[in-house]
Amino acid sequence: MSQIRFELHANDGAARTGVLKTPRGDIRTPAFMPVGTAATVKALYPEQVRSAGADIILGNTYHLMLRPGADRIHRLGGLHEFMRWDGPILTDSGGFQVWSLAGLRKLTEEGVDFQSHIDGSKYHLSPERAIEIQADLLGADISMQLDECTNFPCTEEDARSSMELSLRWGARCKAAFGARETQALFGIVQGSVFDDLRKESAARTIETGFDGYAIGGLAVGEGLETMCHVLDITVPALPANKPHYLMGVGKPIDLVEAVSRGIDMFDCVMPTRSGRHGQAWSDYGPVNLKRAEFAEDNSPLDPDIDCPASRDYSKAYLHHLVRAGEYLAAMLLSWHNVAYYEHLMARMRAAIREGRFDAFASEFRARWAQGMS
Ligand SMILES: Nc1cc(CSc2ncc[nH]2)c2nc(N)[nH]c(=O)c2c1
Repeated sequence: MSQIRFELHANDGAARTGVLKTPRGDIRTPAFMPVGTAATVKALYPEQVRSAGADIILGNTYHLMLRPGADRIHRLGGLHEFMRWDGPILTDSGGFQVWSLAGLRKLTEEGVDFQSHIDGSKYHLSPERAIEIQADLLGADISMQLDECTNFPCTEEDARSSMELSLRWGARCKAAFGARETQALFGIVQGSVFDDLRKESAARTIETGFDGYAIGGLAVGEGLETMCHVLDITVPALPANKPHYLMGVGKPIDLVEAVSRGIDMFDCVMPTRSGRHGQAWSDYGPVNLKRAEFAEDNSPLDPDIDCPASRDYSKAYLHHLVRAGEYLAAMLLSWHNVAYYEHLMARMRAAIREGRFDAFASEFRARWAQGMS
């Protein structure tokens, strides 16, 4: 009997809140997962990631198999020990990064051959190897099936053949994963922006049977309106009693719209990457601290957030650090951005519990639109 259980505590329309219980800790949903690509959430100590409110972080099969190597991490005690993160870790299977980063890629039914973007060395990634790396060598609490993130835009024919490949790879990942008590395996629904393909992919991925269901192939340039349409079609086709994970999403407004449509889990490099580029996130959109208007603004980024980076430092100081190119700029802005994202998730969980999510979402949309105007 699996020790990983998803409990739903409240619904409000299509939005829901609950907890995904794992042996390494509970994940409060809707959840945002900071990305720890190369065994670090960039510019943050694990303690800061935890204190910012994150219950779970993401790891990357592609990056870690290239450097320092999955076998080496295994010899050193696994990814949790290696990076001193004692909470749950979800790892992506690598297919997406092979297409977005690697050189010289060759896709066959068996898997994908590619060259490292770091030193050009050659690698092969099959569904079976992706499971071995994630579950056995890295020790991920939640592994993702190997899939193909379908290019966007594409023809319905191309979307179908890509979806079919991901379905076949999903079945092979399930077989390789086997029955595990303390680890979970999530399937990934593809089908691009075609309603019938999305429904078919969801139904056939459920037929294979997974512990959770990700919606892939989005946040690839389709835009918020199209993403929301695909969610309106796909989420109702997923089992209500399993977690729904929207991969690679997104900006704060994307999270609010997707939670309102029944998404439980998110990951995105946005808060950490934009923090390294001098941007702080807020309900009004991104704030570029480089701008001269902040040079003598003694107010903090967000006094409502219980995080030193948000509460104790002035925008004027952050403006100075960004302009000076100081390391502390990236450290404090990454810390604030992760805390802001986690605070937004906590606000949404409370709104759903209290049956006021629609009001919360409407007020958020108004602030976002005001900031964007
Ligand atoms: N937009 C998007 C983002 C990611 C990366 S999620 C991630 N990996 C590491 C960090 N974050 C995807 N990953 C997979 N496997 N499939 C997808 O369709 C897909 C789509």
